Amino acid sequence: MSTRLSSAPRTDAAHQSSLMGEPAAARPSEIQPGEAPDARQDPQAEQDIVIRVRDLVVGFGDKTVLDHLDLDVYRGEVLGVIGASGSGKSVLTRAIIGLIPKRQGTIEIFGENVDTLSVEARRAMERRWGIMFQHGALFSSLTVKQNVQVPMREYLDLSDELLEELASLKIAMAGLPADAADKYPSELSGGMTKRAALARALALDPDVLFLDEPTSGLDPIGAGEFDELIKTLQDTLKLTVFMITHDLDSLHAVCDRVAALARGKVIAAGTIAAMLTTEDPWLRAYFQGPRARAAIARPAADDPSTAG
Ligand SMILES: Nc1ncnc2c1ncn2[C@@H]1O[C@H](COP(=O)(O)OP(=O)(O)OP(=O)(O)O)[C@@H](O)[C@H]1O
Repeated sequence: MSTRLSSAPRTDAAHQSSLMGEPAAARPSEIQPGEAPDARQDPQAEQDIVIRVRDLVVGFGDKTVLDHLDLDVYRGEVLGVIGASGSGKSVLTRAIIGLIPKRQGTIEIFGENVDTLSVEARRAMERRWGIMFQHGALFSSLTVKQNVQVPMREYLDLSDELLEELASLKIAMAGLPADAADKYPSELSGGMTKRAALARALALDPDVLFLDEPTSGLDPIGAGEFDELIKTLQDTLKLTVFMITHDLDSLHAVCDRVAALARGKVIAAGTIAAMLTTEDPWLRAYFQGPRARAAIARPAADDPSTAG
């Protein structure tokens, strides 16, 4: 990668036509008045929405975590989801993929309202996304290869030979050596665990990848390599990526847009450049604090113009 700064979301006509046939939609008002601008004026943003969340309310007991939240995820983009610890990033992800019930609101994925799907349609939808949980969530009693084959066995009817071949392919795509395939999760380093979880998330050739803090716990070099891997996969496979992260370097290296959660809502969504103009105190501290400035100043490792 030659640049670590964000760019506008990409479009891909062939990929678009293979996804939902919904016409481009106008951007919703996901930004509160007076807060950071988003890409509403950007014609590129008038493209298909892969995930559309409206008026989402999710809570536990007396506690409301997501409070009438709106969010759009655009086809082909890497959306970084940020917010203070406990702001509801994981809850939002789990609500979108149906692991947590919502109290109110609508969630449309690939143009379909998830509340109105038949069991078969729901399964077909689930086949189109891959999820990498924060701590991998690998089955400890299964090898890496067997973990990768779990979704394949659940959703596809393949011969053992093909399962073997496909699992090896996904393991290689995630950047693991071939001999990692027969290792158990307990035998993997943190970075290898992340890659194994990524291989499993890629098992069904997803259109959308959900990543929950993919670089947490990795050393800076490992995190940088993982960022590059995500970006390369996203480019080559034309993935839409929904990525929760606290990692400022990842935001700069990988994300096309950022959505910031606070007070149960998306308080700002747009490019990092747009985020830098925000007046919101938390966003200002996040994007203009010392760590943020260091992330912006850090040269991309492979940028010849910055090589010393
Ligand atoms: N199953 C649950 N039952 C009750 N409360 C929950 C449950 N899951 C999440 N919460 C609460 O919802 C809030 C948001 O949690 P969530 O894990 O989404 O935060 P987060 O933004 O992902 O935080 P972090 O950055 O620390 O991972 C927290 O207050 C958490 O305690």
